[in-house]
Amino acid sequence: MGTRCEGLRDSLSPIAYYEEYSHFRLDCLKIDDNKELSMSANEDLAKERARCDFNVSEITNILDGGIERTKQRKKIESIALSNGKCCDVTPEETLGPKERYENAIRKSCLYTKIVKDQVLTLTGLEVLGSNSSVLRRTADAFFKDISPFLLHLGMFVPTIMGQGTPEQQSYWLPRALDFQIIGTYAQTELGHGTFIRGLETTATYDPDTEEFVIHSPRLTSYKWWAGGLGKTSNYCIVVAQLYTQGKCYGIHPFIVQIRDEDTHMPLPGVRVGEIGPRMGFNTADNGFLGFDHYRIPRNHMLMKNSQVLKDGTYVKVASHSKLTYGTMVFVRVMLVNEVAFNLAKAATIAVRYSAVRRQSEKISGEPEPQIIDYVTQQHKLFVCIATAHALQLSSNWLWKTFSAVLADMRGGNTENLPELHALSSCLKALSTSDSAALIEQCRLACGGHGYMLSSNLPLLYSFVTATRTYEGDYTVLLLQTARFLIKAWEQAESGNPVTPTVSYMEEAVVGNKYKWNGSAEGIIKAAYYVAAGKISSSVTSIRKRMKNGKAFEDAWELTGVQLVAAAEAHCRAVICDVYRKETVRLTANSSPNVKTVMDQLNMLYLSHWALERTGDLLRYTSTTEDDIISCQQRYEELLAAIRPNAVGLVDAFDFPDEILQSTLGAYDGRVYERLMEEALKSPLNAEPVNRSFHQYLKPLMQGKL
Ligand SMILES: CCCCCCCCCCCCCCCCCCCCCCC/C=C/C(=O)SCCNC(=O)CCNC(=O)[C@H](O)C(C)(C)COP(=O)(O)OP(=O)(O)OC[C@H]1O[C@@H](n2cnc3c(N)ncnc32)[C@H](O)[C@@H]1OP(=O)(O)O
Ligand SMILES: Cc1cc2nc3c(=O)[nH]c(=O)nc-3n(C[C@H](O)[C@H](O)[C@H](O)COP(=O)(O)OP(=O)(O)OC[C@H]3O[C@@H](n4cnc5c(N)ncnc54)[C@H](O)[C@@H]3O)c2cc1C
Repeated sequence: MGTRCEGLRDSLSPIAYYEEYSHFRLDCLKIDDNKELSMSANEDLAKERARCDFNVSEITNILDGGIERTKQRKKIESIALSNGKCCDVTPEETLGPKERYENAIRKSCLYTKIVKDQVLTLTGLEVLGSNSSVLRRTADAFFKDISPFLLHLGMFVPTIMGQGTPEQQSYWLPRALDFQIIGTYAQTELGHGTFIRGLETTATYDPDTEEFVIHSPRLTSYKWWAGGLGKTSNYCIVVAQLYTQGKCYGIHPFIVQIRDEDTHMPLPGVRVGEIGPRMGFNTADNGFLGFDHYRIPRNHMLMKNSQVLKDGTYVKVASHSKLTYGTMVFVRVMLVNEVAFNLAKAATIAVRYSAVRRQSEKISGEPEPQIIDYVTQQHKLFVCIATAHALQLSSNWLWKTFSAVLADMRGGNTENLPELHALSSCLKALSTSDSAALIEQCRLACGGHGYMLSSNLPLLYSFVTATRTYEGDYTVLLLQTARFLIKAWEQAESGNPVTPTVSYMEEAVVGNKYKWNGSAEGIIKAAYYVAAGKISSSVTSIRKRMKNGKAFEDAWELTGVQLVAAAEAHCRAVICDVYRKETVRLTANSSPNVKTVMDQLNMLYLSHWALERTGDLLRYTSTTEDDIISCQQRYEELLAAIRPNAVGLVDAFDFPDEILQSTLGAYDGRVYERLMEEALKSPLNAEPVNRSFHQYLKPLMQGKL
């Protein structure tokens, strides 16, 4: 048997090897008929479901945005899941980098074909609009890591839609949506990611040939990071400094062909490749890209916001200078939904596992309790469920705000863009940061088994922690929000009207201290007062520093720590507020028990953050120690109240096992059986003795090395 396993790798291609080998791995270990690998579902989970006192599908419908949307989602999921094999026979994480990428492309094409042939015929193009989150969610049944097509749909297509003229859209969009071309978004360079005005790639207009010459003048100007750039894309959006008639007009987006449409070879003047192994995104072929005086037609500049005429004249069309940054704003809005979804997955895995896992003794001699019965475990987990709700509802609200501002801008009104930029920046920063921290908390809550890749928690973490950096780093985006807040504070101080999300400043500038009351509305008001207090302190620091002779820029820079904290506090208050209002609105017609459990989760979230920020409450409001003690007591009562419904609450996220892809989180709770099944898929188990024994271990042990 060992000989059969050992010889196989040499005789087959890597993919064929893995596909073949996965069929007889149990045979190799002679445990294919192991009676212990039972098929029955876990009894503890069944009991948890029996004790849940609310209608699970009611909450599913609320989170989906209505019963019709749940039906639509389930229809799309069932089409995708019943077509072909979505999951790998061999776990993708056990493949080498090349095989992993090739496998990701195979699955991306399979999924794309299913969507094109069957889902689009059912839903029309709507699936690419309001249903794109369903498409994104269903994709996880195919990919544990990232599809190399993510940037095509997530940024290439949206940039054409947002930055192209109607003519450009009608030329490029049909080709892109039909996957005749595949593109990505190459903005970041080796030398600059955050400071995009400092990008070094140039696009110099040549009126003689009516072309732009794209050039990478030095190593630091090489594009770096774009997903799907290394091997997959044949086109990309390149963001470059535009030069015409001897003058630089700043950064602009261009559509650039980088590979031959037939042979896929890089075109002359293009240097493209993959950037090497990363902490996550390992199937996304993130790439580098350099140009040597590479020419593209004039009309490949995306010209909705500004144009270069045939003779080289630069014409500014847009009424706001930052509209070129539009794709980033769009993706920041999408990311809030993205991380809410990933946090919900992690919470589902950790809560189900905690109901199955038994450990230690609460009382000597008694049976080991389910770990979910430890209050410390509830403290780790229930805030994850609540945060997933808070972010999901905030993301829906942000999407509505985004759509309204977009509609205004179509009519030429950019008045609300600064507020949208401030909101999308801080919500992106906080949602990604909170989700990454809480997914890691879920992993820790699963002990050793959480460290297994087969739990899916490490992959979820590696993906979500990247969202805190890309599309605008956490600190940098909070500083953008802080700019808006400081200006708003100054407006409120001078008695001028301010925009809705900062209207709390009008009351706070007067200098009153808010008296704590433990109601939901009271906690939210206190959170706004904390934000106002921090903004006020930042303003005072900046003014003091300027009075002492510092220039505004230096005073701002020296106050950076306070400014980030102020923007964080503002955003936390907004999330608390939106989460509360949306919960009340969405459960207005719900059954009483659904109302109760949604309210409990909401109160848990509010109390959690009040307790996390006691120092701020004591400093910026009239909260007393007794108030904090009663808040702590209320928090602990909420943990106990939510406990019987915890499994029901994660079931309400309604993830099919194929999407969850976790040994610890499957619906039937067969945790130990799945862990063993996955262990047996390890390539190291394909042979009873590894060849390194003969090559190294044996000689070492026998003193013959
Ligand atoms: C057919 C089906 C097939 C299926 C196949 C399978 C596929 C499966 C998947 C299905 C998918 C479905 C799609 C779902 C997609 C969901 C998620 C998408 C995920 C995408 C992955 C993305 C990966 C990563 C990409 C990137 O990272 S791209 C690079 C991003 N880079 C950044 O974000 C850089 C950050 N830096 C900046 O934004 C700016 O430089 C800065 C804002 C920090 C500073 O800019 P600048 O220096 O110019 O400005 P100032 O600081 O001086 O400010 C001047 C004033 O301008 C205002 N300002 C700044 N920015 C904006 C803005 N954006 N809008 C408005 N105003 C802005 C400032 O506020 C200042 O104003 P003031 O002067 O009044 O104060
Ligand atoms: C997985 C992944 C995928 C990506 N995909 C793409 C893609 O498809 N296309 C693309 O174009 N890019 C992509 N990126 C790049 C990404 O957008 C940048 O990495 C991100 O914007 C951060 O920029 P940076 O790397 O230059 O960080 P830096 O700006 O160098 O940040 C380093 C540190 O400096 C701090 N810092 C920087 N500026 C300031 C400031 N003004 N004030 C205070 N602190 C500051 C930051 O807070 C951070 O702590 C991707 C990145 C990752 C990790």
